[in-house]
Amino acid sequence: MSERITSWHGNPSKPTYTPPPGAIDAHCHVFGPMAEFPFSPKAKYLPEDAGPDKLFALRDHLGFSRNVIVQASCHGTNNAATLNGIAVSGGKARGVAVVDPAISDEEIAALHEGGMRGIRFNFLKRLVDDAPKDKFLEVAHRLPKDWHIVIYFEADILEEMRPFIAALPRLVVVDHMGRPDVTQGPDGADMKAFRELLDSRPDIWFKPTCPDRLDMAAGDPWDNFARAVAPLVADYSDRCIWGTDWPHPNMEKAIPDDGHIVDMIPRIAPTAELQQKLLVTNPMRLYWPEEL
Ligand SMILES: O=C(O)/C=C(\CC(=O)C(=O)O)C(=O)O
Repeated sequence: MSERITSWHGNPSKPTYTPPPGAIDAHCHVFGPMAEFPFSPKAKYLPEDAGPDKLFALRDHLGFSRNVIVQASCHGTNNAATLNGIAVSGGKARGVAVVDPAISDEEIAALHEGGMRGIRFNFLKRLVDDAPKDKFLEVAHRLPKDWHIVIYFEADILEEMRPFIAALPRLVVVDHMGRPDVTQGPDGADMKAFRELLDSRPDIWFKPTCPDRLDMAAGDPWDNFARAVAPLVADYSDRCIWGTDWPHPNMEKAIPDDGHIVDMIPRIAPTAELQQKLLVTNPMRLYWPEEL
């Protein structure tokens, strides 16, 4: 792998929608800068630099106040780039780490000190070589009590994921709703299966995110996504958080306009009350609970 890729829009539009004061982009990443924070030798994609300066400029452009930076797979289990993003944010970012399950308790404490509030288990074979459930469970038990676990999987393995998810000893957040086929509509098989998962535990949350990934064939303005996801946000409004997914890893062939991504918010959360929960109250509970 030698060629570095750009997966983000160079000049995103200004959204029509204005997020409420204190709105949090609770799913985004930083890439590098590579000279300071090299990518993992196991990385499945090699991006151009998308560092904190670009992320914070986008935050301001889109009308957001804070970020939650999720460690991206291209940085493996070395969280230095994500910790750097948090450190230079002036208190306006926190993060989700990816760890080697053999991590020591002292190292977990250092991650907390650096602003991490959760860890991510990634089950996408195109992104990671292995996902050892037994080792993940062991480290999950050693996390601080107020941390949560972010999991990323695709709808075709939801059934086999159920026992593992049921055993997780912390609040769970499912990335991109476990990537349902949104073209099936709000009552399709994938959405039904995901609702069953949400109903199995009151502390399973989700991100109604990535219209660009989940409705790629139809494309912007991603109408299938809006139709399938709005009822889920309405029915589980205390259990969802939202993010841009910038810099949109692996989306170099269908780069979304971030302004349009933000304009999806009022389509899936049509009232001010829902928007407040999705963008402020819910993510504050996970990432800045001491301010509530
Ligand atoms: O940004 C996302 O959430 C989704 C990703 C990238 C990713 O998860 C990672 O690199 O860790 C994807 O589907 O390629």
